[in-house]
Amino acid sequence: MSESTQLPVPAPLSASLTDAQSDIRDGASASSTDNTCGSGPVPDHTPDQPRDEVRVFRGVPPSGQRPPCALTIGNFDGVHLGHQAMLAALRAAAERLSLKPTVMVFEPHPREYFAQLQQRPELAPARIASLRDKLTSLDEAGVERVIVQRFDAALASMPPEEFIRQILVEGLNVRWLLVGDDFRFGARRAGNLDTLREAGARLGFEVVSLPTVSADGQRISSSAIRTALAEGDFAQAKKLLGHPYMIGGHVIHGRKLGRTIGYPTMNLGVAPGQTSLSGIFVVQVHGLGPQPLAGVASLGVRPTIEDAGRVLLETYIFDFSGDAYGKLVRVEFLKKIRDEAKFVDLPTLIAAIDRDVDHARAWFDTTHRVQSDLATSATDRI
Ligand SMILES: Cc1cc2nc3c(=O)[nH]c(=O)nc-3n(C[C@H](O)[C@H](O)[C@H](O)COP(=O)(O)O)c2cc1C
Ligand SMILES: Nc1ncnc2c1ncn2[C@@H]1O[C@H](COP(=O)(O)OP(=O)(O)OP(=O)(O)O)[C@@H](O)[C@H]1O
Repeated sequence: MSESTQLPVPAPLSASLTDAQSDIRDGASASSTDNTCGSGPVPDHTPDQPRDEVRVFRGVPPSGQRPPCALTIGNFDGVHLGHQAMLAALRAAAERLSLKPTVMVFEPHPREYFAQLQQRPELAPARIASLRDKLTSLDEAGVERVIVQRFDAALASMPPEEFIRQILVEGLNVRWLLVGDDFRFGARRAGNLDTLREAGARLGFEVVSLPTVSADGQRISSSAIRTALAEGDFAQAKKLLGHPYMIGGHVIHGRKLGRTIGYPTMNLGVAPGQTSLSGIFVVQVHGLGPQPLAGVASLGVRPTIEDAGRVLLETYIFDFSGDAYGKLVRVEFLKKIRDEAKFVDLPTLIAAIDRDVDHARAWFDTTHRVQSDLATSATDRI
């Protein structure tokens, strides 16, 4: 490897990442270089041993900022239990070998890129979590550097050997590399574990593979979680994720029609492609008080009142009358009640919402009394 070799220039990121990064900056600590940004308030990993704040790079870091690293590569959508096992192994190796624990993720998701290329948006996987949530989860797992690598024509057509030399070795100074046993990379997915092992022996980095992490005999994967979510099976999604499925964001202003029909709602914007969910759900809301608050949510475009509405997540929180505008909250999905519908008029919509609320209250009362007990009025807690 020579110092003068041309490295890929950190490219400006796609629109979706730019949005996510401005999101990240909302609650962020300051950027330290032109192509880094903080990922928000960073909890210390262990109270007695504070670690460095995670740094996020768009593309490979500038020369001079490439300490030897322990690396893993993937999409990490949802940061599920398989990913968490990878990250635990990464962190342990980094500590043992005094390397920077580093993760490379792709933006957009490679399947999103190919779907766009073929003009078949339906082939793009619906995201389980936003980039912001992904960075937060990686940070909480002890990752110190995240490389957000732009997935574009140049990367898609890069031969495996070039990816290893330019990006892994010269760009990231990799010394220890962890991948899953099914890992494929490079043009036409020609590179695999053997390609990496052979290159590692030649170029001076160790390659380790993690055996498959399964639940009930099924490999845990982002795809399996997407399927569970599409089926409204939140218990299964939670089992594979290791945490409940939630959509987070800042509370925004709606049309304020809800309060006039007896159902004021807390609204969150949902980015295109962020979720494939749609319908009416039993939920609980985190972030408005010390305990989650029970409610019922509508996720969709509200066909009864708007012709071409954007996707909104609207939650009617039971027994809540505080002001939530601007707050950062997370809505946890517990059960699907029904699909979104276009009603003939407002009274029919209100009657349907009455039934949704009864349904959700009954669910909390009978099935999950504990959650219901926790989720009483928060007005005095805010
Ligand atoms: C539990 C619940 C169920 C809803 N179901 C539907 C529905 O099936 N179809 C629809 O067009 N809008 C539905 N909505 C959305 C309402 O149209 C919307 O909340 C109301 O118009 C208030 O909008 P605002 O928040 O902009 O004031 C539902 C809202 C809630 C809270
Ligand atoms: N269940 C698992 N057990 C072991 N390794 C895993 C598991 N799931 C993912 N990995 C590894 O974690 C890294 C990141 O995974 P990635 O997010 O790209 O895959 P995935 O979860 O299988 O997603 P998808 O279903 O969209 O392909 C890869 O190296 C992958 O091989």
